[in-house]
Amino acid sequence: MISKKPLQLTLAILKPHVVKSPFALQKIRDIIIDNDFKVVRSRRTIITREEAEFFYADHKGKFFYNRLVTFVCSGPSDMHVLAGHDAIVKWRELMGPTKVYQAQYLAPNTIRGTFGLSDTRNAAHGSDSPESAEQEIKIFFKDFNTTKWYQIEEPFFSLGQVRFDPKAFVHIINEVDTTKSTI
Ligand SMILES: Nc1ccn([C@@H]2O[C@H](COP(=O)(O)OP(=O)(O)OP(=O)(O)O)[C@@H](O)[C@H]2O)c(=O)n1
Ligand SMILES: Nc1ncnc2c1ncn2[C@@H]1O[C@H](COP(=O)(O)OP(=O)(O)O)[C@@H](O)[C@H]1O
Ligand SMILES: [Mg+2]
Repeated sequence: MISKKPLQLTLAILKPHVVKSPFALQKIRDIIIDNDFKVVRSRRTIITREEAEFFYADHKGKFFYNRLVTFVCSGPSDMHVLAGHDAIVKWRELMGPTKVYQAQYLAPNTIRGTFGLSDTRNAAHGSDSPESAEQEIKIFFKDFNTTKWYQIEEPFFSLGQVRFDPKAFVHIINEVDTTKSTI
């Protein structure tokens, strides 16, 4: 039976130390594809201090805030809007616990268990709720309109009418080719 539940969106960020490491980056990309996520948008960018402070505003005042903001601005990060069934929880499960020793001890095969270097440099980010996913996507994909995506693109993704472009690391909608019409 085809599920009518719409796909959920989440923001995944691969943090700078991962983007610097081709092996880690490829392994994490493999995990994304092998777990049936659709990659709706991808973008590599150096996060600005302003963006980082806004993105991590909830952590302002914590002892790790300054190192966190400094670290995420230290080099390019890969941003991905991922779609999937229960994408938010699923991506967070694949990442594993926030703290790297917990990840290494309790969930060694997760992304953070494998590629985390410290509690700050823990390899990846994932939105923690549908509300934060929408807000976070807006910060890094300014022209992405979630409502429009659900209206126009989601049905294609939901029906699997997309193809994967490995170079751009993004799924593209299969447009109907009217030139091949037999009518
Ligand atoms: N006042 C502090 C300082 C540290 N820690 C914990 O100890 C960990 C290790 O701290 P630290 O050695 O400073 O981390 P680094 O190895 O320097 O790595 P990073 O700066 O990337 O977190 C922190 O991440 C944090 O979980 C803590 O709970 N309270
Ligand atoms: N105790 C800590 N020490 C150092 N950095 C931390 C600590 N807790 C969180 N961080 C950093 O701040 C980011 C945001 O924290 P949080 O939202 O609590 O975790 P998560 O990324 O799992 O949602 C973490 O991914 C990590 O990079
Ligand atoms: Mg968080």
